[in-house]
Amino acid sequence: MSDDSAPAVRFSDLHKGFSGQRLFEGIDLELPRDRITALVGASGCGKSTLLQLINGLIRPDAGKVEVFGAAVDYTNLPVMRRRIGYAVQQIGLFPHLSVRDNIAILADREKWEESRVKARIERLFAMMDLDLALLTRYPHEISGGQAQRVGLCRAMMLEPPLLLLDEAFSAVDPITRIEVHAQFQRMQQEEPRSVVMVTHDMNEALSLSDHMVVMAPGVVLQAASPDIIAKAPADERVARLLEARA
Ligand SMILES: Nc1ncnc2c1ncn2[C@@H]1O[C@H](COP(=O)(O)OP(=O)(O)OP(=O)(O)O)[C@@H](O)[C@H]1O
Repeated sequence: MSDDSAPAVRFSDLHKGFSGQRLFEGIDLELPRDRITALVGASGCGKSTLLQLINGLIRPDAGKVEVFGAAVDYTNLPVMRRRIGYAVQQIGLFPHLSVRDNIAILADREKWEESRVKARIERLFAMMDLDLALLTRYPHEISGGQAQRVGLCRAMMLEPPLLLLDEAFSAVDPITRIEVHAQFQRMQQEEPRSVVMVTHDMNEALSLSDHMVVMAPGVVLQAASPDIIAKAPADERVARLLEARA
């Protein structure tokens, strides 16, 4: 699944609806490789649906989804998902597993040597400013900000070339959020990868991303760099989203 010149993700003539309600009717969209793309837009416009189409959690009604130039292979999702990290707002840490076991769950399944697991976790914890003493704790014994960072570490454990983040920074207070942003940016500098992040927060999108896709229900209003979006919104709906910034 690799074509070095292909975008990280390509949707071609994508159609998707739910229970008879149409959402996407023929979207064409490319998300760049090795960059942070932010998907923004009002609630219900289809941001999370696009992420789930990328990792094969849901299938298009028609059209194609390609990841690094290869069509999503629905017969072999576990193999594809090894190359796609996924972190969501609800964090989704398993309450009965320690922090270490939560982070290493995929590596353990892949039968990584313990020394390799340890080295990877140490590197991730250093990048995310997490104390290794947290490894033996359980999710209810750590703060919301720590849990969010642990969720990111879990998504990054296997060094996936593509990372999908669904409101992954939103369940914490504003100060913690700024810290997590900084750690995320450091991680992206040290281990550059293709990232697609969904956010409600226009400021977060403008400050963290290299490329933005601004959406209204079922449609892409504008896809461009944050600079261009801020300076030259494509229409008044994009301008309104910019004005609504806190
Ligand atoms: N599994 C599903 N079954 C039925 N309808 C769905 C399903 N998933 C999404 N939808 C509908 O599709 C539309 C897009 O939902 P989606 O979650 O992608 O939006 P979103 O932009 O991520 O919204 P939010 O910002 O509120 O998370 C909504 O109208 C939603 O109700």
